[in-house]
Amino acid sequence: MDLSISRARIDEIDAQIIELFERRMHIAADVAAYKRATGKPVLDKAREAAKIDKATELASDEFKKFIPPLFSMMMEMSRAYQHSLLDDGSEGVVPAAIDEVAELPAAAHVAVQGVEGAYQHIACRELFVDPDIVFVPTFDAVADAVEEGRVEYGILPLENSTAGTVDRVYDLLYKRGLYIARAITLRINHDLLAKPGVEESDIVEVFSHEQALRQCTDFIAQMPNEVTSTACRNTAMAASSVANSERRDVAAISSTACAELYGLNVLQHAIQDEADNFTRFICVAKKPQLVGVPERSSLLLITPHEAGALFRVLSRIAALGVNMLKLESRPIPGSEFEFMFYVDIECTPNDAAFDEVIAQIEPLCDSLAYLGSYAEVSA
Ligand SMILES: C=C(O[C@@H]1C=C(C(=O)O)C=C[C@H]1O)C(=O)O
Repeated sequence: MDLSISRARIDEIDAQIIELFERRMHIAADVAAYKRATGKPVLDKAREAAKIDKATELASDEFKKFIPPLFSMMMEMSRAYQHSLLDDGSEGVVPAAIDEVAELPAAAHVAVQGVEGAYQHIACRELFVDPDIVFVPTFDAVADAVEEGRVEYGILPLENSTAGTVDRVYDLLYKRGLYIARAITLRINHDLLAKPGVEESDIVEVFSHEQALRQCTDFIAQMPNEVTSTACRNTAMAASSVANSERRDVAAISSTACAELYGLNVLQHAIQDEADNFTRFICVAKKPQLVGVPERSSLLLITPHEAGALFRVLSRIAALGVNMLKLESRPIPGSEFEFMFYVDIECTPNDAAFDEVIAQIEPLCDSLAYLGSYAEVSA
């Protein structure tokens, strides 16, 4: 058998397939015009199901199983084409004009959850040269301050390399319609802090933020006494409550900076279970903003609750040659077993493919939200 002869035959057949595919697409354009005139939606599920049945029937037994995926994909392309002709897809998903600024303002008003010394505070200092910081008690309060315009930016932790996503923050982005302007990744070392003179063998209770407690699970399990873990709003508050406590059997899991700030001793450095521990913080704003050279965009999407729905979205992103940096599913608040997806793509409104990605995936989603395009920096 001669490979080049087989390939030449395949090339010939492909040319015919392309010709037929284009003819099919031209007719789909006529169908789109008809749909516009009659107010009918592009998708006709019954027609597609009947089409797949009929096409499968036409195929010989050996190849029947390949027909449904082939025709699903072809009809998806036909719908994407119809949507692009009708221009009814992505309007409003991404604001038409997004402000562009060279860098974050040096002296912005910024809301930071927690107290001085918290990791969010460190992230804030890395992002802004001379910020006017308002400390607030909760993630929700950060969102409130940004939403109400009391501050221009808010700092929130988004995910940790060991403990995963900070669920509440994703929920807030979605509910409050905030946009990410920048992300920063910090290496996080957790230290075990106690009052001067207190030894590790004295400790029966440790205070920290729940994420930090999770990141130090193995360490806590091997401490001399059986230790109770108590969650606090943040690691800096844990340090301050240990410093202010009369008890000499408590410790905090917090930063070296907080040991200095609250007059505590470092009993052990870097006690987190994974030596390389990073947390990604985001800087959010009320309006989308392109700061410097943005590298990635975050999207939130809800797909129809049916087989292959997410696959179809991802296949569109892949087909446009766009790299996906993150995919995470979250339950939709208030629904049972229905999920929304956070997708980060390496593509921004400055790239040619961006509008096409949005236009092509929008019709495949029940809901699509744009969470901003931004650069990721590390400290
Ligand atoms: C072309 C049409 O639009 C869509 C695409 C189809 C196709 O490509 O075969 C079938 C049904 C519709 O979802 C149509 O309605 O016929």
